[in-house]
Amino acid sequence: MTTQYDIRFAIDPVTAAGLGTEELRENFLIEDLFALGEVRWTYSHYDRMAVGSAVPGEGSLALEPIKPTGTGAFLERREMIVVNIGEPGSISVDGQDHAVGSRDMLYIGMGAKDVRFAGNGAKYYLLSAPAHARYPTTLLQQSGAKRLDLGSNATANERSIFQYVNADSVKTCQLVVGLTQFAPGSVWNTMPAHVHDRRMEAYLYFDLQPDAFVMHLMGEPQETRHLIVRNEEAVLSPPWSVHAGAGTGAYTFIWAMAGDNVDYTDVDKVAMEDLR
Ligand SMILES: O=C[C@H](O)[C@@H](O)CC(=O)C(=O)O
Ligand SMILES: [Zn+2]
Repeated sequence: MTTQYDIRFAIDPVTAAGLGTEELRENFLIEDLFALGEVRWTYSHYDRMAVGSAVPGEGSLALEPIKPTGTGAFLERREMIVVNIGEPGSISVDGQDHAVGSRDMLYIGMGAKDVRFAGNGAKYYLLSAPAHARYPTTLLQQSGAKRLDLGSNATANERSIFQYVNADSVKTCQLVVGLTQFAPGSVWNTMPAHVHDRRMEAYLYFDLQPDAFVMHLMGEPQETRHLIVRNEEAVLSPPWSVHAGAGTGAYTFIWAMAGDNVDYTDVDKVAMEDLR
């Protein structure tokens, strides 16, 4: 089998607060995400976001249907954004080839039937959510992203947020995706923290050294827990949870949301003094 999936059920915050390390990791952390020659999915019941990977190597990999979507084709009632965190590659969508460079993203609209991933050294991170309308397949590049510079060196959170999905780049049904990178020495993401019960979020941490990790914070603002996240692992952030973290060294991350709106500004900020 070149396509594998697992299912993660949605857990409420009271249940989550009672979980130990192993159970928190089983429910919210995605380890072994990338595997050569495979397409791997984690199908989450939070907003039915599917988080996955495709690493084609010398061959090519097809996007195959999986049982949790209950459809004949994976994208019959879904949209997808593919993020290439590896070497340049190409993705064919219904016979049309799209060159996807390092850190490029490809939006693939609902209804695409034949999707194939190629490129030796390419490493594709996949995000998919239910869709209600078909929008054109569109290449999204860092140069076309909306950039926000936040934080400061003194608080170790100086970083640039690149909103690849924005009003000028592509229209989507639910998916909003971007990348955050840091100034040297800054390690804190998304601090001050926030929640947005309207949308779940997934984080993929990458560009970490092998012995480094991100101490990822989750949970309700007054009841936080942590996950130790290694290179190229992803985290599911429930709609009720904060999602922030500090690295023991440098890293980059991809964030993606799906839910009731696509409004970046619709967040509930958590005051620094209120976190527990
Ligand atoms: O809802 C938005 C997401 O949490 C990210 O945009 C936050 C982030 O990348 C950061 O502050 O570092
Ligand atoms: Zn967020």
